[in-house]
Amino acid sequence: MKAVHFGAGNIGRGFIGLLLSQAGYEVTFVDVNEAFVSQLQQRGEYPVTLASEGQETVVVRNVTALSSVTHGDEVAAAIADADLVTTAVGVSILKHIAGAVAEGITRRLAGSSSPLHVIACENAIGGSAQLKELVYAKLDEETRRKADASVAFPNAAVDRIVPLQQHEDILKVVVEPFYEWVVDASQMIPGYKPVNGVHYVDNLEPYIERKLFTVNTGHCSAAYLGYLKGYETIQQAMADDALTASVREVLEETGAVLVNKHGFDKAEHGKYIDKILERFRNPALTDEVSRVGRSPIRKLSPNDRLVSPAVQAYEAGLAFTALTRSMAAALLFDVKDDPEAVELQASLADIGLSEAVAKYTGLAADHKVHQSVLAEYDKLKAN
Ligand SMILES: NC(=O)c1ccc[n+]([C@@H]2O[C@H](COP(=O)([O-])OP(=O)(O)OC[C@H]3O[C@@H](n4cnc5c(N)ncnc54)[C@H](O)[C@@H]3O)[C@@H](O)[C@H]2O)c1
Ligand SMILES: O=P(O)(O)OC[C@@H](O)[C@@H](O)[C@H](O)[C@H](O)CO
Repeated sequence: MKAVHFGAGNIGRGFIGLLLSQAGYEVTFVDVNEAFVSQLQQRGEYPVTLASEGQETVVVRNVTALSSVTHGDEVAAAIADADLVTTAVGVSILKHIAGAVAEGITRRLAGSSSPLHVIACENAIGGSAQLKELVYAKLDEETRRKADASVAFPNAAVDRIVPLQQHEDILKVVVEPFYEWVVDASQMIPGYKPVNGVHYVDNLEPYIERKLFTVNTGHCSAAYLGYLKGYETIQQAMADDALTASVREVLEETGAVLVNKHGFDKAEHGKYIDKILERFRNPALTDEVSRVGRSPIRKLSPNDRLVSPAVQAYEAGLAFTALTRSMAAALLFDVKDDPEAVELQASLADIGLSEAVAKYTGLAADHKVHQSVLAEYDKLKAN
């Protein structure tokens, strides 16, 4: 079985590549990072170490790589011959890989109608659907028609904390022991062969919302509030009891939305929250606030981890002030080497707070959530 995986970065090597290789796939990574590509080609393996007491290391074998810059033809050929295509490049990068995926699909459909699944493993709702739209925009009508019959783009939720890596061996990855990869079974091609370690569900929405609105909402809240208190890592931030209490408050708000909407058991969901806060505190990980808070414009966008649960809470008559405090803290995330943070700060200076909130969150000035963001912003600034 063959898989082509776009993005040989932290989650690509530390989770998707590892799991696919262990499930029996030959994995071809595709990346723009020439150092990753050449090392993977030369060695055909890399180590993954678990951030736990035992520090167990697994060697991921049966892997190689291609450059998305210089190996376009080989990438298309690999997709033409693959059973599975996955991505972990960042949701805003999907538009840059859509052409390569479209080229591979076109070449494949010229000679084969065997099923192909394309799964975006990004932190976003409907990541694979977004990729499908970008890919389909590059296919001609005849190829689109054929693709409808044998190429599927099931949405997915992926969960494993993989911080930035700084090791002598550039391929080495240290990951937390926990992992979860959930795929929408209703979007798979009938008769598909499940990948070992992947959890297939008929309705993905409760899973992706639970993951994004708990793990990622809590995580970015710790990052943005931690940044304001001068902490450099999530572990430092989570050692601050007052900050942890604020993060918990956010997760109680999203928890109320999730329990109300999806009918989760309240006590079970409380345990899920506890477990996630414990994962953030993992002393064997060093996870930088700048990584977890990265791309604040994406994180403040209407369908992402802050605005979506806040709006859903407001519409259900539930509390949302802790969420708007995190949104206000995101607006104060002034990290100079994060292009989105720089753009956000420039916009705030240029058009002012209320217009910037409207522009990035999609919430008009008379929306209660918008007004709450402004109030929380003033409070944070006054502190
Ligand atoms: N790190 C985590 O804890 C984690 C967990 C779950 C999901 N995710 C999601 O996975 C995605 C990747 O995150 P990450 O932390 O691994 O980031 P990363 O920066 O470590 O990895 C992204 C990789 O994509 C590569 N890339 C960029 N442009 C490319 C292109 N045009 N073609 C091919 N490769 C390209 C980069 O060189 C890099 O190696 C994001 O959507 C993130 O939200 C991350
Ligand atoms: O990858 P982002 O930028 O969407 O979010 C940063 C972190 O919250 C994220 O990478 C988590 O570590 C991950 O989603 C855990 O599963």
